[in-house]
Amino acid sequence: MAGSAGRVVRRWYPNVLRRSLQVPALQLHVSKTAMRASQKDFESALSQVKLLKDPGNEVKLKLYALYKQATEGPCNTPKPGVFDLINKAKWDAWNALGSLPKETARQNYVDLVSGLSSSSDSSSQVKPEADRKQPGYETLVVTSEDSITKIMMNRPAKKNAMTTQMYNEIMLALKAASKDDSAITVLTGNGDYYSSGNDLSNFTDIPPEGIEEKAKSGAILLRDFVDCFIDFPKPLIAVVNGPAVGISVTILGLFDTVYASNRATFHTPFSHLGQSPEGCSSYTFPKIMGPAKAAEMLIFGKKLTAAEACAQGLVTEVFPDSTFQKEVWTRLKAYSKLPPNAMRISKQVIRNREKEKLHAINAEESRVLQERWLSDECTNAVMNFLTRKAKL
Ligand SMILES: CCCCC/C=C/C(=O)SCCNC(=O)CCNC(=O)[C@H](O)C(C)(C)COP(=O)(O)OP(=O)(O)OC[C@H]1O[C@@H](n2cnc3c(N)ncnc32)[C@H](O)[C@@H]1OP(=O)(O)O
Repeated sequence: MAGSAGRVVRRWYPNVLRRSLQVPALQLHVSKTAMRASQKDFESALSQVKLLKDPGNEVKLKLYALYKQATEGPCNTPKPGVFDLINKAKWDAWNALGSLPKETARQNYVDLVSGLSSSSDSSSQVKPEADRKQPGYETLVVTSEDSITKIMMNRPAKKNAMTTQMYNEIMLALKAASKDDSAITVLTGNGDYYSSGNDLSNFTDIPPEGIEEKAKSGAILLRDFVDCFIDFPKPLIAVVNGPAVGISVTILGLFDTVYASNRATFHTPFSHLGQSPEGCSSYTFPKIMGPAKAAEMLIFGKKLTAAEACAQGLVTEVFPDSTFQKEVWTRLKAYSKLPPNAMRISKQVIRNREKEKLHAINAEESRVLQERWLSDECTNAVMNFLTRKAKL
């Protein structure tokens, strides 16, 4: 079948499976008993079915059963043995139709194929990215394709600094991705940076209730945000396309895989900002890289190259920037075809025993940071950045 975009959709009924299921229904032969009023529709459905995308075994069995019923009538062949799994499944499906009249079975077959064709038409078209983009996000571009949900931070002119709105949108996107039919989820950045971390102008928006209230709501936001990463149920991959700063680095310890361009750097200048570690990094970093290396990053703000971050276990693999996107997405597309339930369960087995501890650490880090935000050290550092006296 040619999709409405003019692209030929791959056949879903490979010869080998057709042979193993012995489905004469899908040969273009129509028995005389089926040649009645809806013969033309039935023939056309038989042609169409060969060109559909794979509708899955359950639907294939339904089609098989309806074909047999339409052409041969009720099932009266001997039931295959329990170990003849495929033929038994086919027999069960046919037998379940009982004494359904041939004409009704033929009509049901035509209706089923017609429903499959229209859903296949709409899903088989290659849509431009703008069309695939999920609506409702202002700071992100969220797309779902090839069983991958991609959440892309999209404030390239501000180096993808994370505003309050971006934190909230990332939480929404993660919650949606945890329930959609994608197998894996990716966080990445648009432009030359992965992310420059917390948008320091978040500190300027002080509510009438005062700075304490601001620090309190910031700590709640931080805690909720990091909780979403701790609880995310599917494989979560960071595609670090460029430099990463602050919270965009610390939460990497909660990802399952981190791919980095060799242009990426990893930098957590908390002391420079009068702040303290978050994103569970006070626990995950010493665990990943050992306490001495973690202290250099988290206390002294040492910036790591991608190669150093990889050597220390924070990054899974580094790719040359020139081939980064191509190599990483080829790899991710292959991974996304693995059985999704097995991947989720493996993640659970790896991560679940740490969850409670991570939530407690997140709560504690958020509490400490709430106090830090009220300190002179923090206020001065943020003022310096915003008045352009210091670049970190
Ligand atoms: C509620 C949860 C809180 C969680 C706690 C989180 C903590 C952290 O994440 S701490 C880390 C915070 N981030 C930083 O301190 C980085 C600050 N930015 C910089 O040092 C630099 O901008 C740079 C090194 C990231 C990039 O330098 P450069 O290449 O020279 O580019 P510009 O500085 O000219 O940046 C372009 C444009 O983007 C604005 N911008 C970049 N980063 C931030 C930021 N983090 N917050 C706010 N704005 C940022 C920058 O001001 C420029 O804006 P314009 O001047 O308007 O063009």
